[in-house]
Amino acid sequence: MIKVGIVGGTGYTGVELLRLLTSHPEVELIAITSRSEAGMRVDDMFPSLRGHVDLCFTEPTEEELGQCDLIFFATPNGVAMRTVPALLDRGVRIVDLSADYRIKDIPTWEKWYGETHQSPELVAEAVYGLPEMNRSEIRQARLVANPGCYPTAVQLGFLPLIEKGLVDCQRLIADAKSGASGAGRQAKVAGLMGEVGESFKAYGASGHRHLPEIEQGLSLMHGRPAQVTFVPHLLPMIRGIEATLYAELKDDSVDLQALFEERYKNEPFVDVLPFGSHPETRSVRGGNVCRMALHRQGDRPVVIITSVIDNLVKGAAGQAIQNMNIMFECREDAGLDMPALMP
Ligand SMILES: NC(=O)C1=CN([C@@H]2O[C@H](COP(=O)(O)OP(=O)(O)OC[C@H]3O[C@@H](n4cnc5c(N)ncnc54)[C@H](OP(=O)(O)O)[C@@H]3O)[C@@H](O)[C@H]2O)C=CC1
Ligand SMILES: CC(=O)N[C@@H](CCC(=O)OP(=O)(O)O)C(=O)O
Repeated sequence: MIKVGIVGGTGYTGVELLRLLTSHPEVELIAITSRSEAGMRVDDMFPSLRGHVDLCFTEPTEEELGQCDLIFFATPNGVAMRTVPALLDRGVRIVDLSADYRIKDIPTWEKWYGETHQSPELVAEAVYGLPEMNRSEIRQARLVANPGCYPTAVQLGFLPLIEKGLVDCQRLIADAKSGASGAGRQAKVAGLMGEVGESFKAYGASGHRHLPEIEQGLSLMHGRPAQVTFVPHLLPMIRGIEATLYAELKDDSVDLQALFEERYKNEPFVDVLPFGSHPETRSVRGGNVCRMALHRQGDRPVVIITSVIDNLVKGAAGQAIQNMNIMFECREDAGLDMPALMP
């Protein structure tokens, strides 16, 4: 059994990790931390876990966490980078759901995240945990930087086109929309029902911190710098991301549907729908899948990709477990083999 700990067990991604791990055949949960709720039974806070999790939240201590084989950091940005070096020294492997190790260029990370990186020496070693791109590196990794939610939906949608050099990588557009759970569980006025309900808006249009992460990934696929215009939006729903992606075709002779189906045919968590379909966020709610479809408007040289994920699952906790499964040579779908909730 893999001894697993979760730092940040009271947040939305923390409780999603707990939900998914309860059905994992090879995991023994031994530590779930929360500073504010230490001592409280996990199932008193989350009654959905009654009968599944028989543990109390504890303060995060190096001694307790050092007993684990793997730790998920489900903490705000800027937390993991302070503790990860000591845990790695104790032989613990890490999947960090925050952005601390995602961006390879340290000044870029410091500019977007507004602080000095506390363990820059580990950034080069950290493996970006997008299995569809980096599966073999993830297998060997001590430290996996789990991708952000928007970057997952956007990168998977563009990947087959960019790898084959079929599109203009200076003129990519990603128009993305998220449910409110993307902002986490801590109380903020902007997250109130009275602020989010019955309304819809763009935010971060002049620059969102996921922009450098997306461009880093697309540039690696392209082999040269890629540029994307990325605008996120906040939807009055709880879970889900829909990204509508636009790319200008340089080569119009390729069967794009066949290309996407071939690229993802062995990927357990990417589903390419028939050409012209419209994937809905509810078709991925609670499931670890990115579902996508391709569109063309007549013979114009533009391809449109619509890509949906559950931000808390393929966009966070599910992808983190997928990465753990790869690192520990479990079946890749262990704990993740369930359909989405409909409706
Ligand atoms: N929500 C989403 O859709 C996605 C989130 N992510 C990323 O995952 C991470 C977690 O997100 P989310 O679950 O939404 O966040 P939440 O704000 O909902 O939860 C944060 C958790 O971290 C704990 N925590 C906060 N500060 C510290 C600290 N200094 N030391 C130890 N524990 C701490 C909190 O508990 P306590 O304060 O009691 O210790 C809480 O359990 C973030 O980095 C986020 O960016 C990534 C993709 C998608
Ligand atoms: C709707 C909403 O607010 N979404 C969050 C992004 C989700 C997230 O947590 O991303 P990181 O892991 O990269 O921090 C936001 O735009 O800040």
